[in-house]
Amino acid sequence: MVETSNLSYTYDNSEALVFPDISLIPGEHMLVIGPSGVGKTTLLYLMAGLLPTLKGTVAIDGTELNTLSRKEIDKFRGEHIGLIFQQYHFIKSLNVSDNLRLRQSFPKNINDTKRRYELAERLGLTQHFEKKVNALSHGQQQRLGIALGLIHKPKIIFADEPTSNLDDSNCTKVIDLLKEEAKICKSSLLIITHDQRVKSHFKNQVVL
Ligand SMILES: Nc1ncnc2c1ncn2[C@@H]1O[C@H](COP(=O)(O)OP(=O)(O)OP(=O)(O)O)[C@@H](O)[C@H]1O
Repeated sequence: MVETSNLSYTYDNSEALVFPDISLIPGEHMLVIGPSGVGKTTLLYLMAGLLPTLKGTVAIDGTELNTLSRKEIDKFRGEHIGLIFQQYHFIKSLNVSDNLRLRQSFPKNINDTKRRYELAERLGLTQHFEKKVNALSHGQQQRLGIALGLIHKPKIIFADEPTSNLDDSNCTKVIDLLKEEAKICKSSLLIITHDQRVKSHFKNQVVL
């Protein structure tokens, strides 16, 4: 369970970004929607422990992130949180399979070939397994980004603008895929977006 309370964040010389309290229960899907610049990515970074909580709290399964060391937060995130970013974080000189293998190896040294194949199959990446990331199309890179966020079966999935730059058909496909993977892994799913098309896919919404 992810719970935030009285959370706000101030970048240097800027006005404070103030967030409503979020409560994401296990297995639940939630959409956080709001215009560009309102602080969606900042909120996601705070919930994932990528930014320190300067004011307010973020608790995951009852543990407040600000009581953990950076190392403990990194380990927790590596094990239990799946992050799907707007910008991809690949090792471009490695192929698809090795990128997935590398992600599996942190923080627990897992080498689960079956999981890699099954996930790649569902994401339509099997035929590109041996290709270097540089040789993938934009859409294939996006699906690899999703695969990297899900390969370790995280109990919480955070996705930042997963449908930006997609046409309507691919937008629906990506949302369906995230929901399906969340169901398979029994994960909570929180998507942040300014994409109004995504609204109709989620009952549970928080507006920033
Ligand atoms: N590293 C930073 N240093 C200073 N200001 C920042 C930094 N990152 C973000 N901001 C500012 O904080 C505000 C919120 O940014 P954030 O990226 O969280 O918004 P967002 O809602 O995710 O925007 P978008 O939809 O355009 O991605 C913006 O005004 C942005 O300029």
